[in-house]
Amino acid sequence: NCEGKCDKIVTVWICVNVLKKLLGRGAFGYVYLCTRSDTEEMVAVKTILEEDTEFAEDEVRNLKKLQQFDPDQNCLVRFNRYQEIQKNYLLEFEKLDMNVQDFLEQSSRPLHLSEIQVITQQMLVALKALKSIQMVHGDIKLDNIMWRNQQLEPRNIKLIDFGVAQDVCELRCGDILQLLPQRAPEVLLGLPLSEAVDMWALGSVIASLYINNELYSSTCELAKLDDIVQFHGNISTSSTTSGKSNTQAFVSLLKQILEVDPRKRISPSEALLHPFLTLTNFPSDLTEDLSDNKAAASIIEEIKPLIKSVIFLTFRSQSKNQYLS
Ligand SMILES: Nc1ncnc2c1ncn2[C@@H]1O[C@H](COP(=O)(O)OP(=O)(O)OP(=O)(O)O)[C@@H](O)[C@H]1O
Repeated sequence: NCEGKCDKIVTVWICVNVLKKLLGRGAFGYVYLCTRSDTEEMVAVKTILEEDTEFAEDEVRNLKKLQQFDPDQNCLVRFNRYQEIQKNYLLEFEKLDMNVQDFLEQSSRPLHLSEIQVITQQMLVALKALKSIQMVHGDIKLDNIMWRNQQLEPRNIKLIDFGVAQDVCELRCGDILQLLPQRAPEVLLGLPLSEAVDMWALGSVIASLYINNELYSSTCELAKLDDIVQFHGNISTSSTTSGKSNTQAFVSLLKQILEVDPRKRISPSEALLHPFLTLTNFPSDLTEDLSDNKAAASIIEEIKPLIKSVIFLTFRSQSKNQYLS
C-alpha cells in the first residue's frame, strides 16, 4: 500500500521528474530513480508520506544546512531540491550507485582492508564537515554509506540519510538515537551526548566490515555493554600481538575511535591524520582475523571500574524502565 501511494505521489511530480524504478526503501521512505525533464539527469527521489511529515521537515531542514558544503569535497550526498504535495514530501538527490550493505550482500565477499581504509577516510571527511556545524548524523550504518559508482569510482563514497540528524545543542541526556549495533556507550548510559556518538558508530561499522560480521550482535543493551567490554579486550590484544603492520594501524585507529569515554574519543580531524589512512601498501590477502589474537587481560583490568558502573547504571535505568532496547 505504502509503495503504491509513494508511486502515485512521485508520479504527480512527473512534470519535472520522470519515474524510472524503485532504487531502495527505508523506514521513512521509498527512493525512486527518476529522470529530470529539464536536464535529462538521472536523480534519486525520496518520497516521505504525510504520516511522517515531521521527519521529512527535519530532513529538509538538515539538508538545507548541509548545502553550505561542497557535497563532493565533503563526501555528502548532493541534495538538489524538494517538493511538498499535500504534506507528502519529495526530496531530490544526486543518483548514487549502491550502499555498502547491499554491496556486501551481492558480492558475498568481505572487504579488503584497503577498501575499509577508503570508506573510513571518506566517512571521516563527512563527519568532520558535520562536526564543524555541530550536527550529529545519528544513524551511521552500512545502508547509509553509498558509492557514487562502485565500479568506476571506488574511492568516491557519500554519506546519506539526514532524517534523524540533529544539532548537538538539541541533544538531551537519555535521548535514544542510533540502532543498537552502532549505539554509543554514552547513549546506552543516558550520559551527555555530542558529535562523538557518530565516531563510535563509524568505529562499529568499520570493525564490522573488518570482521565481516556485526561487532555487537547483542539484542539488549546490557548484553551490548558486555560485548563492548569483551571487544575492547580483543582489540587491545590485537594491537600488541599482531605482527601485520596494516592490521596494527587499523586496530590502533579503531581503538581510538571506539574509546568508551566520548571526551577522549578521537575526533574526525585527528583521525584523518592517523597512519592507517596514509598506508598505501596493502597485502593482497583478505582481512586478517581479529580473533587470531589471544586475549590479553590488561585493558579489561583497566576498565573494570567502568564495567561495574555500567552494570550499576544499566540496572538502575532499567528499573526506571527508561532504557529498554
Ligand atoms: N541518492 C540515492 N541514490 C540511490 N539510492 C539511494 C539514494 N538515497 C537513498 N538510496 C537508497 O534508498 C535506501 C533508503 O534511503 P534512506 O536511508 O534515505 O531512507 P530512510 O527511509 O531514511 O531509511 P532508514 O530506514 O535508514 O531511516 C538507501 O539505503 C539506498 O539504498
